[in-house]
Parts: sequence; structure tokens; C-alpha cells
Amino acid sequence: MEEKTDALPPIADFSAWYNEILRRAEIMDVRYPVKGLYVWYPFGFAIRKNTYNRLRALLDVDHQETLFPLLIPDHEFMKEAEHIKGFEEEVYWVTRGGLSELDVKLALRPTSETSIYPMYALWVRSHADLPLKLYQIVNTFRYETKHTRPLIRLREITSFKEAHTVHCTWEEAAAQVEEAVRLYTEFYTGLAVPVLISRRPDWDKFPGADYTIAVDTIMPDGKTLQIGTAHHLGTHFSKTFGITYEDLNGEQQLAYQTCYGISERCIASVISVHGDDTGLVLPPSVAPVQVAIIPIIIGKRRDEVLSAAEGLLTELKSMGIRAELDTRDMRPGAKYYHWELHGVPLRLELGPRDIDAGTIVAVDRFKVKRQISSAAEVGPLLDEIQETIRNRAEGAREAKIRLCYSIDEIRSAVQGGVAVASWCGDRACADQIEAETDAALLGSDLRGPYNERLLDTGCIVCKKNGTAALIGRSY
Ligand SMILES: Nc1ncnc2c1ncn2[C@@H]1O[C@H](COS(=O)(=O)NC(=O)[C@@H](N)CS)[C@@H](O)[C@H]1O
Ligand SMILES: [Zn+2]
Repeated sequence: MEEKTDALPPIADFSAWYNEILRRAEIMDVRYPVKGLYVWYPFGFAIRKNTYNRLRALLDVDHQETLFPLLIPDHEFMKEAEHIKGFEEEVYWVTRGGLSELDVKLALRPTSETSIYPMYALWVRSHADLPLKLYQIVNTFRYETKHTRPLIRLREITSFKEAHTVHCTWEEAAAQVEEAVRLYTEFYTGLAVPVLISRRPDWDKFPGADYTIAVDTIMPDGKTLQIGTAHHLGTHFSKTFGITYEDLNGEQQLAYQTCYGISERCIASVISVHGDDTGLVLPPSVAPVQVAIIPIIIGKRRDEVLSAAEGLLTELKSMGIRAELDTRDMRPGAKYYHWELHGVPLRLELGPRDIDAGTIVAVDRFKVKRQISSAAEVGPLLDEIQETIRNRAEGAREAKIRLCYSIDEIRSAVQGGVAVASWCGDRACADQIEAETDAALLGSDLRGPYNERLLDTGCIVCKKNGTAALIGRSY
């Protein structure tokens, strides 16, 4: 994986920057000979590993991880009408095994409701079995016809975390959807990625769901990226698949379900939201290398500097800090460029003068230079950098959101971000907004601070009572 010398495109040219950074920072190789399928480089995979470890840690508090089959027989896949309608144009089918035709066509899971729920029907017998909260992290397949893009719109989604829960009542399932949104918000806070939570309009909800709550972020070009969704499935699937439980009175009851998913778009959001003209900016929480140690080797004191640097490396590793000592035969400047491109949050420079003074030069990814005197200061410094990255991202997000009181204001706001305007909830008004602004109505802003600020303004189209809605262009 060679280092190209010509400069990275500026992040203002986001599409070019994004494609270039995936290669230069060794995230994903896009040269795999099947459209929509890409290959993880080890460095990119290390970001994925750290990121999904954090997601597992949040889920494992009260979910259990498991693994269901990839292949789904067509009679199961075709059971739930809305689900089929929503996925029939996206599902891949396996029709042959070896030299023979299969007597039952098998779908490659686009998502796993129809492979999991026949088993849930066997497992769920009594209220005592509920709530059931399982998740899996698998690859799923969707024959996307829109523009495919690594980490953002794949045909093989390699890191699809899907949780599927079963409950006794509609209200308990609704509470689980809220819990999923809370968990996703905490997950993205850990990645320093700001999120917008909204309830998708009914015409944009998950096929077979009562409603969908979505987690969006705003990318540097102002377009939104849906980086998580939680769905209340009501009894749509439990009716179809016969998931019932015996209640306290010995009666058979239909179960209520939810499902919620995150894909490698979470990695796309960390890369895109935090990146800058120099390259990746990785929050210490998920950076594969949190600290790069650069020995400043000058002539005769070479061995002394190297052994001091080795000592520092050992000390940092003993503190659980992901540190690397860069002893490559390169100019320090070339090393700085390499680690900055790879988003390393902190670099430590150690030369003869520093050893004599008992100090270490600490330079963070934003080139702020400090003198520290011991490895013990590195942990707190990394926490400070995490906070800086988070504040920087929050500021960028705020700058891209605009309260709008006219269609014209919406039209200009969505050129580089998200408009917030009052909407009555009628599809006709949404259609008019979308037609006149060439953007989409993302959803109703349930939790954002915008509702009260728009209270006295009626729907932007019909002036009837409205609530805050998010309007924007999306990936
Ligand atoms: N083609 C794709 N490439 C990458 N990520 C995708 C793709 N399609 C969907 N996603 C991501 O996967 C998340 C979950 O997908 S979904 O269709 O909304 N929901 C489900 O499939 C439900 N079964 C919950 S797991 C989406 O919020 C989106 O962030
Ligand atoms: Zn209206």
C-alpha cells in the first residue's frame, strides 16, 4: 500500500476527498471485481474492530449475541407482504447448488427478519420467555440500483448489526425502540459523531413496520447519511410467523416486536464528519493507533534516543494506550505526514534535547504542541483531544442546520445542510416542499431543540398546525 505523494483533494471537494482517503489511509480497497463489494485493508478493519467493540459493549448489557443462517427459503422470505414489496427488487437469490437446480430458491438475507422469526416462533412459548433481545453482526446483501459507494451504499453490507426483540405489549416494544435510540445516541457520542433523530414519514418507514425512528448525521457536503434506524414492528411479523406467547391467564397472545440496525455507515460517518484537508481525524476512542512515537535520531546519541523511545512505548502500552514507535528510515516530516493522514490523534517526539530536559514534545492532530514530562499525562491528553474532536463536529453540525420560515429559505438551506421547518404532517404538503426544494422530508424532529422554536409558525405550506420537520438531501 504505497504512499502517493501528490496532495489529498481538499475536503471541500468531498466526493474526491472521500474516494482518495479510503485508499491513502488504507481503509478499503475498491478494486474488487464485483460492483458494490469492497475489501477491508487491515488499518480500516482495525477502526471497524474498535468501533464494533464499543457497539457490542453497549448491546451486551442486556442483549445476547447470536448468529442466524445467511440463506432464507423463498416460502419464508415471501411470507410478509409489505416486507416483500420493500425488498423484492433488492434481494439476491441462490437457485443452484453445484450442478443441480435447487428445488427451493434461497434468498441471501437483505436483513434477517425472515430467517430469525420462524425460529422465534419455535422459541417463544410463554410471557416468561419475554422480553427476548438478540442481535447479530453479519453480512447482508442488497441489490442496490442507486449509486454504490464504499461504506455508504454497498451491495454486500459487511458489518450489519441487527437487533431483533420480542415483547408482551405494544408499549414495551415502543419503550424498546426508545432504548435503541438512546443506545445509538450513546454509541455515536463515543464516536464524537453528532446525530439528528427523527421519525421517518410513514411513506419512508421500514417495510412491515408501524413506524421508524432514524439516526442521521450531516456529512461535510451538507447531505445527510442515515447511520441507524429503529423500527416498531407491531404484530406485523408475529402474525405472519406465528410468534405467540401464553399470557398469565393461559391465553395465547401475539407478540410485539422491534428491530434496529447499524451498518458500516458508522465508519463512514467517523471518517467523513471528522476528516480534514490533511486526512483522517480519528477520535482516540476508535483510533487503531492513538499515539505515534517519533524518535528524533541525531548521530551519536541514536541508541540512547531509541531505548528511551522503547521505554516510553512499553509504558504507554502498559496503560492500555494503543501506541506505535515509528523507527522507519524516513525524515521525521514524512512520518508526521503519514500519521496525520491516518488520523492519529497524538504524536510524541523524543530527541536528545528532550531526554536531557526530561520532557517529551506532544503534538496533537490539530498541531497544538505541548511539553509533557511523563507518559502518565498521555491518557488525560487523549481525553482532551476526544473532547476537542467532539466540539469541532458539534460546531460543524450546528453551522449546517438552519431554521426556515419560507420555501425559499429551505431551498437555500438544503444546498449545504439541513433545513428545519414547520410541517403539518400531510403528505401533500411534504410533496410540495420536496418538489419546490429538490430535497426530501427526512422526518419529524421528535427530540431536537427545534420544536419549541417553531411553535407559533404553522405548516410552511398550508399554515395549519405544524411541528418541526427536517428537510435535506441524503446519501
Ligand atoms: N446498501 C447499504 N449499504 C450500507 N448501509 C446500509 C445499506 N442499506 C441500509 N444500510 C444501513 O442499515 C441500516 C438498517 O437498515 S434498515 O433497512 O433501515 N433496517 C433494517 O434492515 C431492519 N431489519 C433493522 S436491522 C440503515 O439505517 C442504514 O444505515
Ligand atoms: Zn401542511
